[in-house]
Amino acid sequence: MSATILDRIKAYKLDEIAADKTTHPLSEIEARAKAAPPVRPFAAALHKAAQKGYGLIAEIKKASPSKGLIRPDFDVPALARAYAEGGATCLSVLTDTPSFQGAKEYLTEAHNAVKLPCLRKDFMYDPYQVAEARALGADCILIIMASVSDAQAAELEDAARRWGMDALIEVHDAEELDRACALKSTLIGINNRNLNTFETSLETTRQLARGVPEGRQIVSESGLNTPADLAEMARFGVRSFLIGESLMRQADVAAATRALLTNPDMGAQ
Ligand SMILES: O=C(O)c1ccccc1NCC(=O)[C@H](O)[C@H](O)COP(=O)(O)O
Repeated sequence: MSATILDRIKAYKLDEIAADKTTHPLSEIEARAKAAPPVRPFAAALHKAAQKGYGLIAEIKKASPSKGLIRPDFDVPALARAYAEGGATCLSVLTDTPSFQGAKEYLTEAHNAVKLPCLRKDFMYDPYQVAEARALGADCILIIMASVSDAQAAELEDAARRWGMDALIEVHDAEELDRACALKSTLIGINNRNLNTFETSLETTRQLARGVPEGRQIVSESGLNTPADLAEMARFGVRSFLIGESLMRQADVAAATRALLTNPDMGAQ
């Protein structure tokens, strides 16, 4: 069977982590993490926003494996401010370079530009990366169930908790959702992107949302483009979203964010 995109990303990411540990030993990263600005409550902010209207994790995303270059004009602090001005609840910042043209510094730049809680959007395998996330200013990390074992997921989640951060647990199917529900984190991300074909379908959220137990907060991720998409997800009880490309392609990101959050049935959020 040919390697999936996640297999390929995991292979280079493990090499990167090994190299980073040599250049910047864990003791150095932990000292930087301890000196980082206080953690901003990520899950709580999303929960509060979703109770009043929609919770939006707006993603700072320059490029992707499926679409190539998305936004050539890429000024991270300006984008972070535009998202905040447009009403985003939290930010997601891609720090992976080979596949997304992201950078670790982008997370710090975004965090310093606004007061919103920030997610480190990367492929996490090692508690070293969790400490590094905190050192860079992250308030939440992503755990992709399709790419880690149950033991690795629990180890990453524990590390996030020890640093006071939240974790967004990402799933693509019912089996991953069952595994995610065995963890402690309340934030469950349902990714609408099929990682084999790269196609997005909101049907993934429609199908999986019904299997998410009470007390967990669903975040629908990927392929969300219009206020109608958000309203459709809300019909299934999903009121929080992770959105990148459709906003990153707009000239006026603040206005586009504001427009996206305007639900015709509910008035401006
Ligand atoms: O975006 C991709 O092409 C991609 C490919 C392989 C693994 C992950 C990928 N994206 C990560 C994400 O989860 C999205 O950046 C995020 O959900 C936002 O999606 P979108 O609004 O469709 O940009």
